[in-house]
Amino acid sequence: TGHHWGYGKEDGPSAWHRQYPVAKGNRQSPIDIIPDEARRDSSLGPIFLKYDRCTSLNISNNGHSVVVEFNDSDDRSVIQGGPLDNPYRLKQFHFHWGEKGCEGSEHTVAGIGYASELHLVHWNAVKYKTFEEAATAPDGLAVLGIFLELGDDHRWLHMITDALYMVKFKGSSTDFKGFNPKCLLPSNLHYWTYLGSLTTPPLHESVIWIVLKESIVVSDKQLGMFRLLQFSGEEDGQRMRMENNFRPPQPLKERLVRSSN
Ligand SMILES: NS(=O)(=O)c1ccc(NC(=O)CN2C(=O)C=CC2=O)cc1
Ligand SMILES: [Zn+2]
Repeated sequence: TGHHWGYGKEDGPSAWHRQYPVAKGNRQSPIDIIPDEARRDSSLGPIFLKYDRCTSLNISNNGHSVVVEFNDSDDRSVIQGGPLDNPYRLKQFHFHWGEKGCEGSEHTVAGIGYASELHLVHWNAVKYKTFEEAATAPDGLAVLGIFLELGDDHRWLHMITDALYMVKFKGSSTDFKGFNPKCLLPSNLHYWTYLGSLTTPPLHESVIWIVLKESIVVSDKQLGMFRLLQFSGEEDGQRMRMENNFRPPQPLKERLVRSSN
């Protein structure tokens, strides 16, 4: 109901603060990560990802991105270690991308953007009963961010791009069983971590961000498939190609970015 948010001129990131005042808060995401200013922290151990292929459920177009959702009724697929005190359960993953190769990611590294960014969204099921409750708690969510840069075809991304024609329009969804997101990880899990927020409304300041230093490589052809998606529903008049669904970097304020060893 009412005027919804988007990525256009009138309803985009610069307008979100009107309906979501936390947009101007003290721990907003994404940020520009400056490696030389990140603090190497020896107390930061490695992260561990245990993803079970049987937990993927469906792939859908929510009008903002393409989302793969997971069964989060137990701890089969979790992230743990690193800055996290508990295991966090995988809930969904989705992407952000641009219309050309040099921009599309949400986080930037020393001012440099990537073509796209993958977000694997996890929630603290030890402390909170539901994802929705965790999504409003300061330590409720852990999002793993992975940069995508342009190069050769990614050998497994086709499993996602092959399904995109079935979720072209906002509100469409289809089965997506047996997918293990482990195949989308880079070889090295070194990371930066900081306290931030959801990068789309409601912009809750509930995310422990873990951004991997190593990117994965996908081809322009594969990324181009994401641009076949539409922001709009099938019945909507104007065609609205889904691209540039990224929020620009937000003020770091009093935060510290830490670096794994
Ligand atoms: N881009 S991001 O920071 O990873 C980001 C991550 C997540 C959400 N929102 C949600 O997960 C909303 N949501 C619920 O509350 C229940 C299911 C669901 O999708 C928004 C942004
Ligand atoms: Zn995201």
